[in-house]
Amino acid sequence: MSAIIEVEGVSRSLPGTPPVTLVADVSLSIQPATFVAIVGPSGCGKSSLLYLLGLLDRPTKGHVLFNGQDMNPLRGDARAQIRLASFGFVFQFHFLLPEFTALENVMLPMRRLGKRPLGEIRAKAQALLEGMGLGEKSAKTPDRLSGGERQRVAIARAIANDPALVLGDEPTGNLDSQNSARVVDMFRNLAHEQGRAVVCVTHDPDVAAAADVQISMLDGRIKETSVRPR
Ligand SMILES: Nc1ncnc2c1ncn2[C@@H]1O[C@H](COP(=O)(O)OP(=O)(O)OP(=O)(O)O)[C@@H](O)[C@H]1O
Repeated sequence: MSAIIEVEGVSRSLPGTPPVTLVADVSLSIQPATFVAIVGPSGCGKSSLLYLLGLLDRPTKGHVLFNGQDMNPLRGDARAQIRLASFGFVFQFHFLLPEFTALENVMLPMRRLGKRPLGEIRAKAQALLEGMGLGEKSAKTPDRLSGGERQRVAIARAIANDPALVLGDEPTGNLDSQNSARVVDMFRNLAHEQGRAVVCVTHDPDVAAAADVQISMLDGRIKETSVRPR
């Protein structure tokens, strides 16, 4: 299988005296149908690496390849289009639009992509919410949902455009253990049943233990990669 995302000798530093190094000479490749956890102590560069993988930031050195294509030459709009069409993001805080219903929040990325008629978009959003056990809650605004429900809406929104890659930054950081376990199951399902690559930055040992590949970082570098046999 060919990689969805590869990084080759990637570094990210911030200018200054001395410069601040967030990520140092990282190379890795992310395969489809695989759940990857990025772990390590606070400040070791996990989120910075995730932002590079998700084309939310650019490396100061090295290359990020999406489906084998070097992303370095791409400008903002082209990068945004790849993110919208092929990546889904789930953060610690759900970032749902408060004035929109759950259904409208899930419809949003599909409307932005503009590839389907509105009726189809609405039906797909409803089906995604039903898949998350939220079929009855689609007309509710985020303030009328629980924390776990909001995060499930955020996951439905993240996969609305059928992304090849789902990126999570502490997606269970705000959830109790029951809701965390549910999110972990969903992430495993996105990888193993739906064939997506899932990359998740986490401090949560249960999330890390559920992953197929654990990447441990220290001081901006990969310290160890362990692969769990399936
Ligand atoms: N814009 C910035 N300016 C200065 N320093 C920054 C900036 N962004 C990140 N850093 C520093 O870079 C390092 C890596 O940050 P990063 O958020 O990637 O770490 P992390 O492993 O995800 O941490 P945590 O687990 O606490 O979220 C940290 O020391 C952080 O303080």
